[in-house]
Amino acid sequence: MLEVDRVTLGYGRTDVVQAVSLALPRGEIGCLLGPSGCGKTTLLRAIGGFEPLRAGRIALAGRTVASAEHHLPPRERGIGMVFQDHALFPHLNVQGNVAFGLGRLSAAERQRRVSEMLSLVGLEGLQKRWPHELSGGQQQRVALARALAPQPALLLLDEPFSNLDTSLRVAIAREIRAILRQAGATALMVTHDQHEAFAMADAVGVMVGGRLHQWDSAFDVYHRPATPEVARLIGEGVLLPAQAAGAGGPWQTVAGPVPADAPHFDADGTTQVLVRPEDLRIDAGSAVHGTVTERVFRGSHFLYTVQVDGTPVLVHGGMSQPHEIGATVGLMPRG
Ligand SMILES: Nc1ncnc2c1ncn2[C@@H]1O[C@H](COP(=O)(O)OP(=O)(O)OP(=O)(O)O)[C@@H](O)[C@H]1O
Repeated sequence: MLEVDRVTLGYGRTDVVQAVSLALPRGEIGCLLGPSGCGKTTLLRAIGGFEPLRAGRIALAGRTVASAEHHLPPRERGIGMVFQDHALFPHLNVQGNVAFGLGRLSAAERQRRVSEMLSLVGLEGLQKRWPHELSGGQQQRVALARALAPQPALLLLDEPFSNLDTSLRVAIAREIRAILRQAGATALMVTHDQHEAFAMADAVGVMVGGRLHQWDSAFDVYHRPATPEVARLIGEGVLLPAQAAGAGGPWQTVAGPVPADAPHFDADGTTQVLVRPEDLRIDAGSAVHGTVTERVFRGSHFLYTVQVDGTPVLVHGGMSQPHEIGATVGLMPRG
């Protein structure tokens, strides 16, 4: 449905999106993750038709909508948008907001479509409410209903949950995923919250410094990061210098042996392996010891930072025997 092929664009002399390629099949949800300023919104704006391309091509359902030579205006692209500030029209009630893009339908059809959309987002009966009489989550759902009502080929969502409470976000992301699925919508969402992305996405894209480092399932982005930057950004963990202990054997690191198939990266003649806190456990019987320098309560467990030979390593520890800052602990592979 959406094809982005080696797209480059920017502002002034800077290319803020560089040679980005991705493909999103019909009915799937993609999420773009990345640090602030990496170019996520700029890429979304280019797909929406609000920024011209310097190179590359964007196609929707097989039709080129943008290239360096060609630029289809936003309203002709059949794209729906939901932005973080909801931007509901304050002078229109819920009914008026959802009906906004349905001018070509008869009054009866419009009415039917609005009811259908409101029931899809779970807001039946709220037609007459004004935006200021709705909660943040309800406003977000009205914005979604408004964007979905004209049945766009593609829906673009830019940080749609950033105004909502963090504790609500994953639940709302799941709910919105179910709504998009039911509507059969193809959607691309920008977020900087990986839990939100994992709850929503069929494909996760990780952007760093204007480049798309990986476009993959959430599972692979987490377990098979394509670059050291993705490994550092997604989830928790440390990259430790490693030596190979014979063909097919485990890696040797300051934190002990790490399985040969752990994500690893070679640069300048050295190898670094990714060690996540859940890969290790604290065990007094281990030959590898370190000092606890930080402890974070996580509800079901603690996240410890343990210095081993001056290298910080992260490890999860159970609630039954908390270790104090300054304590010496042993580290074992979880196996
Ligand atoms: N209209 C503009 N004119 C000039 N530079 C801009 C403009 N909009 C964005 N930029 C710059 O382009 C870069 C990418 O911005 P963009 O908004 O795409 O990042 P982002 O990944 O969406 O960030 P965030 O997560 O903070 O929203 C940034 O360095 C930003 O300062």
